[in-house]
Amino acid sequence: MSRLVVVSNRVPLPDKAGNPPAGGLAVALHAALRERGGIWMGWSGKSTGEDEPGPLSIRENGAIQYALTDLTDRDVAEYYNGFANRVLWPICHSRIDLTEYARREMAGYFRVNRLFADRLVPLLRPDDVIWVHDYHLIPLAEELRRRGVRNRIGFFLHIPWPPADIFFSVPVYEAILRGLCAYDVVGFQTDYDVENFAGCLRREGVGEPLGGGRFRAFGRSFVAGDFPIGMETAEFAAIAAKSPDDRRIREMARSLGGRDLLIGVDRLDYSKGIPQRIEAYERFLRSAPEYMGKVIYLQVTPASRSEVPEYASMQETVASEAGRLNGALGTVDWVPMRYINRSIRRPVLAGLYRLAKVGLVTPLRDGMNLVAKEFVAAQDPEDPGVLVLSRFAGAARELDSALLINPHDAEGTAKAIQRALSMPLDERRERWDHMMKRLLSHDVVQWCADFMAHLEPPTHRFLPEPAPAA
Ligand SMILES: O=P(O)(O)OC[C@H]1O[C@H](O[C@H]2O[C@H](CO)[C@@H](O)[C@H](O)[C@H]2O)[C@H](O)[C@@H](O)[C@@H]1O
Ligand SMILES: O=c1ccn([C@@H]2O[C@H](COP(=O)(O)OP(=O)(O)O)[C@@H](O)[C@H]2O)c(=O)[nH]1
Repeated sequence: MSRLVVVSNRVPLPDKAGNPPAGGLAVALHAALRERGGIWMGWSGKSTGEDEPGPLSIRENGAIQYALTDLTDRDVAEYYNGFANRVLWPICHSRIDLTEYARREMAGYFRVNRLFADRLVPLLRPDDVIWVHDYHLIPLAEELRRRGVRNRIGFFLHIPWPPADIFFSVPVYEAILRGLCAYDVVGFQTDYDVENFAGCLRREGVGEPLGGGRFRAFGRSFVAGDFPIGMETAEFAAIAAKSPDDRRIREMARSLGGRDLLIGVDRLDYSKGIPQRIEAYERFLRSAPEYMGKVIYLQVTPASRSEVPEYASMQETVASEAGRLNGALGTVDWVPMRYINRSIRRPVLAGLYRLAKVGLVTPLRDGMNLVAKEFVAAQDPEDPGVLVLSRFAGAARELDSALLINPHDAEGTAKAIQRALSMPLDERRERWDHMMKRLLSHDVVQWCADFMAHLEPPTHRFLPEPAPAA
């Protein structure tokens, strides 16, 4: 079996005992790396504070090597905060209005991709299979090809791919599109993303589908398809099932004083639709005043990308909206909303999801949204809560038994909240069963195996397992 080389902006390092950090993606990729041996390369998350990036630091953990590089302040500003998070992120989430394009930042993005390519080439073996993750590193395959790398290279985009008219508003869209077409397998979260990508090739007149998921563009052929990412469903459900014994969860339950809990969990990001959600919740309370004092909405929102101005201003918007709501509708013994601006560990989140009657996942646009899946996986099968889910989250393509809403329609979302809180047990169970079956059969291990089956060189793919020695 060939080695696997994973490249991503962030690298989830294992703890001192060698265990991967919590989170489906990290666990699944570590399992694949452990089985085949390989390398996980990426940015260390630090900057050197000097004009030169740091040397590649290699750390060994069994069969896995972690290859990390510190970037310069300028790299972080131009590549990560700049082009990746102020151009590609808003464009892919259909927010042209929030895009801040600057040539200097675009140059920094391509420069860091060249740096990654320069540093990866000496580590590669001829039959390694390379799997690159996410929008930070789209040009990497093309840079590797320029350096003579002939290995199979796959790419998975964790965020949405936008419609052609939106994508074409990026001044260097052609270089980005050509960069994607230099991979052998390009994975998207949903069929809608694949359609949008195919639409870009067609509209630009640079490529065409060949059938069976194959495309020809810029003089080469490759596979593009949807590979919706899963979670570690069974493990997460088991943690949630034990959570009623957890002191923190018992205290939280006590603090609710018999009120029904609604929960939202999102990085502080404009794509997550948090202000629109608060507005819908307020509409719900005003239109169904019998629920005043009977429900509590907990919003868990760790800060994210705080050096990007649009994120800093989101912080103020959400805090002031939460304060306004509590000021307007709260009473001396009840606040309608609890707002936490820090990260909570996933085992505790599992317990909070299970405690909640309603999960509010209402992004304006989201590649997948694993919180939606985690909320479902954490429920008590005998008395499951209800997921209110934006139709614009990738997760809605699979979780179609959730109450699907349009986050731009505050009134519709308010009605869905009321429906969720009053849904009979039979209907809750039926909806939950349907979603849970899907999450169990399409978990993150399966996702990883599906992608690898497409990426593996054909000779490896169809070779039978060697017979065990007699
Ligand atoms: O690394 P950060 O800049 O702090 O951002 C965190 C991650 O955000 C994005 O997550 C996406 O991937 C999820 C898993 O596939 C998906 O469910 C979600 O819809 C996406 O937004 C980003 O794509 C990651 O690279 C970041 O690490
Ligand atoms: O306080 C928090 C908030 C979120 N998460 C985790 O962060 C991930 C968020 O992934 P998602 O796909 O929902 O959105 P992203 O932040 O990647 O855009 C999920 O696994 C959450 O359980 C966490 O561990 N603690």
